[in-house]
Amino acid sequence: MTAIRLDGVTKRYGDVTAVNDLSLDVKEGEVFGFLGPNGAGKSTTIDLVLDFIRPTSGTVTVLGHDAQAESIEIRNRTGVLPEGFSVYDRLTGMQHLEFAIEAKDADDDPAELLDRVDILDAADRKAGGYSKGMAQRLGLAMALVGTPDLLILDEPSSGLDPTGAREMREIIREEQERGATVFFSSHILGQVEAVCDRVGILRDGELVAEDSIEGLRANVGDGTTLRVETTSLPSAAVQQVRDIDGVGGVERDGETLTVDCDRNVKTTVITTLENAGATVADFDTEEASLEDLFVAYTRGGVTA
Ligand SMILES: Nc1ncnc2c1ncn2[C@@H]1O[C@H](COP(=O)(O)OP(=O)(O)OP(=O)(O)O)[C@@H](O)[C@H]1O
Repeated sequence: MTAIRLDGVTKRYGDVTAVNDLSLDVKEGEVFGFLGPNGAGKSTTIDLVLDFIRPTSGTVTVLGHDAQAESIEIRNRTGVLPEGFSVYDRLTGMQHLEFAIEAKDADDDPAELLDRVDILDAADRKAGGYSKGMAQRLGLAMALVGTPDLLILDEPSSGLDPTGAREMREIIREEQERGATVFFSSHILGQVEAVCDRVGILRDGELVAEDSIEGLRANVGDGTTLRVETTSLPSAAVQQVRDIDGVGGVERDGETLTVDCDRNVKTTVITTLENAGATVADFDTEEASLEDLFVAYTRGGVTA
């Protein structure tokens, strides 16, 4: 079954097209990362899924229900951590949880949820005095109320320190293990790589990729960056490396050469340098990082 399906969805604000003809399927039980630079349309998409706003055209189906006609059924089965979640300053953490449990007519133990996000110690403090990370943890605990089938988390690691971000990933995994679908947006690529089964990348309101991280890597190519340290580097050797088929950028910094190339020409680069009189002292290679992939997709160099 499909947890979230968008079919040809467009959302316009006057002459701004926030989301353009977006079709997307998030499968039940998967962790789906929704990536894109600022203004790409991630929050707009989430708001459409939750029926906070309505599409200009197209349809949105969530957990088998029409997002507009059956939004109550959807909300009862969905936990949401909105972007920039803000607390009620005068209520304690515990009161926030009690409120969320009552609103959802759920029977969770508030203390257990606060403990799960590691702020049980602060349960009786007014949330107005919480740090940004504590408030974010509280928001996550509220999203977990009622054991939702679908968790929608908009920039969940915002404000979290590295430990908080790791705990967030653990909770996402635990939720998936119990059968929930998790849809979350982020620009923090490491977060996405660590927990997602698949990712969708938005650019200017359009989906430019929908794949696993490995699939994205394969599509971008097998680019490698080779860093070669030499003790002598004749300019002619550098020129010969530039002429090799499969070599992209070549940058020289003193006696060090950085070469962007296909994986299968690494050895050719080294032997060419040596044959042209360079003395290679050391070299290492770097695979394309998720950061590189993100830039490749969002700057428009690649399409799915
Ligand atoms: N209520 C609105 N009125 C007018 N334009 C809007 C409105 N909401 C969003 N937009 C525009 O739609 C586009 C997409 O915005 P959106 O907030 O969905 O992006 P985002 O990917 O969530 O960005 P960020 O990562 O910065 O949160 C932007 O150009 C934004 O200015």
